[in-house]
Amino acid sequence: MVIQVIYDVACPVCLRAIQLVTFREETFRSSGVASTVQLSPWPSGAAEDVLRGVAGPGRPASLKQKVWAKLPSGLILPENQDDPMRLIYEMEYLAFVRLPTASMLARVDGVALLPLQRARQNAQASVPRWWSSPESLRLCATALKEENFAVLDGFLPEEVCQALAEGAKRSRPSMVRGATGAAARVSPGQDLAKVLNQPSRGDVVKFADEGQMPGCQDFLDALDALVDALKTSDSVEVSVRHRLSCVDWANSAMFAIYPGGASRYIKHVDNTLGTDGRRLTAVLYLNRDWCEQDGGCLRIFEPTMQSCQVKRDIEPLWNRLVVFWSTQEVPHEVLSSYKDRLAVSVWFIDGAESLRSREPFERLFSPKLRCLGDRRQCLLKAAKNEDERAVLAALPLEATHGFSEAERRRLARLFGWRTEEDVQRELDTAQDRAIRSALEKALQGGQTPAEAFGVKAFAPKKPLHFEIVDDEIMMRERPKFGLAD
Ligand SMILES: O=C(O)CCC(=O)C(=O)O
Ligand SMILES: [Fe+2]
Repeated sequence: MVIQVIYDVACPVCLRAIQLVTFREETFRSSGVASTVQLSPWPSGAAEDVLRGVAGPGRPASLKQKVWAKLPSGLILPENQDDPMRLIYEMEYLAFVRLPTASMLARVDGVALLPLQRARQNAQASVPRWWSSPESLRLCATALKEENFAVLDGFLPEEVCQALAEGAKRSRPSMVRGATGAAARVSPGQDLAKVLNQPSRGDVVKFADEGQMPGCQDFLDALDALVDALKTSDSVEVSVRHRLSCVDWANSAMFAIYPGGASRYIKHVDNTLGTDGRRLTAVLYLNRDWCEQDGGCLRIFEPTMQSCQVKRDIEPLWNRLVVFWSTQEVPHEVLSSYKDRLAVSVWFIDGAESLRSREPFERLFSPKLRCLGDRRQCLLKAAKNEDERAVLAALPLEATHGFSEAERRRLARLFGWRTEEDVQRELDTAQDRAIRSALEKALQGGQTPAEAFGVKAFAPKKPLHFEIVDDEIMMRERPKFGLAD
């Protein structure tokens, strides 16, 4: 269970990357973590031995000027010489991720899975929406409150699932690589291929405009009914109703296929900074006869992104709906998938949060965003005060053209729009900044990793933790899940 790393010994850039990898291994070792990498210089017999096990397109034509790695899952990280952070992220993962104990699993299943499975069994077979009973809604809300997610098996009528799955299969040729936040922000002329080439997210996706995909309208109707019931039913825990009270919008359904070959989506939070408006994530899985060897579980972690403690791995089973908070409570990942894995996701959006930043604000005025109620009423409901309400009452509802710069300036002032950078700056600690600047120095090669990091300050007593936020590598002191637990 180690990462095999092969590097060109004659290449100074490779050697610098390997220096950083070794430095990281040393900080692990100082806190008692077993080895996470096996380094093989190239050319050598050892390197050839590793490569012999790699068939097909994963096999590099040459290792000249490369740092190449093979993860235990079989996934290949082909180019790590200029930026070894992804490799180091994988080392971190092997070193620190903790699987749940039996008692943790029993606790989680006893709230988020089993009671809902029992409720479904108890419901009459003739009730297609078994989850809409007051008792089921109560259980779903309790699961969200206590464990931040809920699993609803048998969510849709069989024929709707069938239609969704067949439609997805048919439109597969028109699906495109799922973009991470960083990829979405790439501007024309920048190297999009380079960003998308990262194996952090391996799915192909298609957003379905309403009615466009078979079965989609029925799926959205059912999902909207669930969310509406969670917002309004008396049997739902007050805090959950409250968290959903301004969740009056939803985007179109995203069909995603992870095409086997160890494709996956690394650990992330959907709404990282709590600014993009997304409040609840709903994912429907459509995979018949899924078994353990197929991989592809949705892995949910304990809050927050800092946590390395797994809460539950959820199999992507046929007609299984998972709902979870889109925010820091639910870091999650899609584990490497070894055959086609189909899921349809919808994000439910909070109007009040959306009003506070430009893009989410403007999205509320896009016809592409579905409103679950009356658009104007939902906007007014999300406002904080009379001034805001007055402006929202007068804006054209479908500003397909977007807003003018002058209008944006006025709105920014009134609604206190904040950029992601503003929020990130507030969240960054002095230590985050120090670590980032040390990383830069080590990567540029002006200093050794030990010098750049100031080993006295960080090692050996304080193992560092890398995480990826929106494709950017952050490094922090690990607060909780060290070896001591
Ligand atoms: O397919 C899944 O299980 C989750 C996918 C996901 O996390 C995402 O698209 O943000
Ligand atoms: Fe996600």
